[in-house]
Amino acid sequence: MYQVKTFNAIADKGLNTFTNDYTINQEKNPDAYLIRSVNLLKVQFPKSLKVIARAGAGVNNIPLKEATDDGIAVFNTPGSNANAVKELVISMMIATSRKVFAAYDYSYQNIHADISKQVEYDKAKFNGTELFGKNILVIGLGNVGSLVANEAVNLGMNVSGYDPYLSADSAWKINNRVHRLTNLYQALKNADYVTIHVPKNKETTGLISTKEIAAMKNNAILFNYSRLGIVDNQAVVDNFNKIQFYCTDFGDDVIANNKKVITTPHIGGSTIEAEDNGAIKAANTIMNFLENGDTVNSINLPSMKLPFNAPYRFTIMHRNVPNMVGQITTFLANAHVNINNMANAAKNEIAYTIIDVDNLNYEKQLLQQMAEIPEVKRARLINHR
Ligand SMILES: NC(=O)c1ccc[n+]([C@@H]2O[C@H](COP(=O)([O-])OP(=O)(O)OC[C@H]3O[C@@H](n4cnc5c(N)ncnc54)[C@H](O)[C@@H]3O)[C@@H](O)[C@H]2O)c1
Ligand SMILES: O=C(O)CC[C@@H](O)C(=O)O
Repeated sequence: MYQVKTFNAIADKGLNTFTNDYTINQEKNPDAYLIRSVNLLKVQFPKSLKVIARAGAGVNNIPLKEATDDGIAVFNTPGSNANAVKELVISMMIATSRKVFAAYDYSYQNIHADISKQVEYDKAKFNGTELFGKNILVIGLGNVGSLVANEAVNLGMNVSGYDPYLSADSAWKINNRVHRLTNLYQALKNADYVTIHVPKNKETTGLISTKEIAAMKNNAILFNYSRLGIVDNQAVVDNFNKIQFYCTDFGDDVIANNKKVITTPHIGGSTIEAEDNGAIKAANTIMNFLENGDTVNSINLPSMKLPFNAPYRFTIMHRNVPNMVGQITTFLANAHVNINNMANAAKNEIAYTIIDVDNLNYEKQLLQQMAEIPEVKRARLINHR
């Protein structure tokens, strides 16, 4: 039996994905955490914990180094809520351009019997602009950014993209009418709309600040549906002579109570479809890792998926240093255990080795020997089901 502990509201469809071999929130020694945005940065992980799956994209709420040191595999569910974010961003682009929020305020405050005549005078205050033919810059062209860029093309906009780390997978998804720009300041110059879809990390914190806002076109509208801190909110507030509106999912004191700021409470991924999607993917990720050792979509381990055809599988998470596989296979040879299949890959300082074996002898001793190699973070033995 495997034990899963959940944090945040996890969609029932995801929880129902687990087979009868899993209990949810019932035990004190969880094998897996299934989370959304809960802040785990200061949490001490139990020794039993082997995997954290984040239903969603951002992993800045997970202490990756500490998790890796504790031998915990960390995953997200890339793209599971990308369409939800895209639809919110596009709707906010239209709503701000058509002054929908101000128009709503006006109507809400002026509902009385003869409003129908009054509106014909007052509606000039709410003259808007169209997206068609306007310039948009999409910063970050991964799962969310590529969808936003493609939808903007569909809406007749001139679309530019800036993403120095664009993956080949993402590049395949992007409409060839999206112009790729390599200089952020040049890219910002002509954009009527700037939308940011990057992970939060050291490099992207303050990605848009005073200098970048100065490079922007007058009256541009800025969108941050990525994370708090990627845009310097103080710089935005200080530059509303330049920026027309700032739309964001991440409010704070600096931007509170400002008519030029439209803040939503982190609802980019909050649709029934996206929450189902993320929870189902996260549940499958946990099961595939615990039962097969698969690491596809891992944040801290190399991506590996090896057909599991032998009776037993060792999975070893270890530092990426010489002679790890040599030491491990020597233990197996000394125990007269025959290797059926194996794979090893590395991601930065960490490596992962999968070894399938035909027979087992002294398994407790073998696992202990592997675990006692100083560079090994975690060794597991999985029985084929
Ligand atoms: N508001 C929400 O509810 C919500 C929902 C989903 C995602 N998000 C946030 O949006 C972020 C992006 O999501 P995604 O699914 O598109 O992630 P993703 O990993 O698919 O794409 C991120 C893209 O950003 C690019 N990038 C990285 N550093 C960059 C930099 N310095 N400049 C420009 N581009 C850079 C990467 O190359 C990648 O293509 C997530 O990390 C998360 O923080 C928020
Ligand atoms: O869980 C959520 O609702 C937030 C999701 C979003 O911020 C993400 O990074 O995927």
